[in-house]
Amino acid sequence: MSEYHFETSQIVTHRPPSFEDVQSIGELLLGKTKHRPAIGIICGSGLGSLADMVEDANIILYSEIPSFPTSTVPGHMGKLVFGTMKGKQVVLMSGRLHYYEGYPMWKTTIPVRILKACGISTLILTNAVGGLNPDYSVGDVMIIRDHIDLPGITGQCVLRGENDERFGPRFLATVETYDRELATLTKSIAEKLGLSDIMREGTYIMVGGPTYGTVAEFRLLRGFGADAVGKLYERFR
Ligand SMILES: O=P(O)(O)O[C@H]1O[C@H](CO)[C@@H](O)[C@H]1O
Ligand code: HPA
Repeated sequence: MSEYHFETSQIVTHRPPSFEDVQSIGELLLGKTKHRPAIGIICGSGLGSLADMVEDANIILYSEIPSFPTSTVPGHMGKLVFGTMKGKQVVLMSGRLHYYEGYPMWKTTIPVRILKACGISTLILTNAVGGLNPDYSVGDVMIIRDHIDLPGITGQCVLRGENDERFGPRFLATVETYDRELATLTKSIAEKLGLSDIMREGTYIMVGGPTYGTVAEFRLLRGFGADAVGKLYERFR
């Protein structure tokens, strides 16, 4: 395992980095590892130690990457891990960035653009959630079929602001945000592992936090049709 340290960056950090800046950060990262990941994994609370399963790992601390916010939440380590898992080239974010940490919304999701610039075409998001569906039990695992972007529909969409079409269209269609094939594959693997009983598939609703909800708020969110609630935002580039 090796660690890399970058020079202090001159890249402006009070507004989203430009397309050119994001590409150059991607190139900088790829220059520090021989791995060429096709899969990115963002580790939610409790899953940071997935990084220990990465073989032939190159670790780069968030604090050493231009424009990258640092993780401030306990248990979120704040490191990018390039390497292989079961023979696949991956890059893991061990440590998520949350809006409630005080970052502007774009800062919590900028790593996704940087991972894309590193070449990923599949992004696996994981996170800890609160169950809202009364049929769910503690310890169940839910595949996100769809989401309700509560901050987004109230005017705080992560894509608010200037748009560079090279990142994606101004008016992004979100009906197919989650890959059906990956969901099917996940369910079939769970079945083989004898885990079908705990596998769920439902609607995730994102809230600001850091507080957990009140009973009245949970009732409201359930009324919206959500099955689980949490605080992740990285679904859109
Ligand atoms: O989304 P992850 O990083 O898993 O974190 C989840 O766990 C933290 C504490 O509940 C909250 O931030 C919640 O969103
Ligand atoms: O946002 C949340 N709400 C309730 N429980 C949770 N567990 C993790 N995140 C959350």
